[in-house]
Amino acid sequence: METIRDIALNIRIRDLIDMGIVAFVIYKIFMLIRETRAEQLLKGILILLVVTQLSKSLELYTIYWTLEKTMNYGVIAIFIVFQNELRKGLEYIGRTKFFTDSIVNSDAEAGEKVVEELMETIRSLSQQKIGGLVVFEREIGLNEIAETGVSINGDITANLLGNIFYPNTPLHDGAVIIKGNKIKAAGCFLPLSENYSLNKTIGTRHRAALGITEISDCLTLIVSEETGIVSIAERGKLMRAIDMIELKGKLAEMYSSGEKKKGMLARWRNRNEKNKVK
Ligand SMILES: Nc1ncnc2c1ncn2[C@@H]1O[C@H](COP(=O)(O)OP(=O)(O)OP(=O)(O)O)[C@@H](O)[C@H]1O
Repeated sequence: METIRDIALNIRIRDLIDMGIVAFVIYKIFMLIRETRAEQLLKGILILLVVTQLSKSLELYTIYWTLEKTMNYGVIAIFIVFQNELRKGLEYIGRTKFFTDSIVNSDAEAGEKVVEELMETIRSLSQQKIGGLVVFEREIGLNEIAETGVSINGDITANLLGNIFYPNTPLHDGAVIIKGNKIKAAGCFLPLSENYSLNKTIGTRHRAALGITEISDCLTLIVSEETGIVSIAERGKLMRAIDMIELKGKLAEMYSSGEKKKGMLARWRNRNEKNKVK
């Protein structure tokens, strides 16, 4: 009792901030792993920790020794088994707005033009039943994926995209990667989805479109060669048969969010640049 009172009396503002930060980080980690395999793992670890401490207090040394050793080697196993989740977690931290620039560095007018060109492309591919796969890079870089194709670095125009996807031309197979107002690369190979519960009728173009959204924060547009149907994949979910109004809304939202999505670092950099001009 004395000790608790001592601690309470000696507590400083710095200690409160310290505890607040730890509580916030734990809360964030919990929110991040909620409803994932890692949530079960965390529960398992907590139970093991409690049982280990109990066995120590009750002087059950064989159980204590076994659990302690298991915990030591278990840490290594966690890194191996949960490498995907750990990677996603670290990427999530890296995506915090402090560090990242906007996904679309466009002014409103340029953004509108891009949306028009994209709408014309998708409409035309869909009407002619030409297969198309377009990935919009956001905050997680897709350079490794872009390197599997051919670098383009061209403006987004319906003509250029139409040429790329035109059947039997060298770049028509694979995906186009778009970053901001530029076509970054074409003919790129995407990882296929790891979602085994997908309907068997879903082909490889759609699986590839989904796959890339499972490992990054990109948005993918798919035009089916077979049916002309347009679909969107985002965060590992496939939305099929999107109508043109819905699609335009989605693209407009993405291309108008440049200013809003700018990170603190980018805003600070912009302000400095403006001050320099003055
Ligand atoms: N891993 C991949 N990365 C990028 N593009 C891919 C990948 N796998 C397949 N594709 C593209 O998908 C095409 C094959 O599409 P497929 O017919 O198998 O799929 P689908 O989902 O049924 O599409 P569609 O409805 O257009 O027929 C390939 O020619 C290629 O252009």
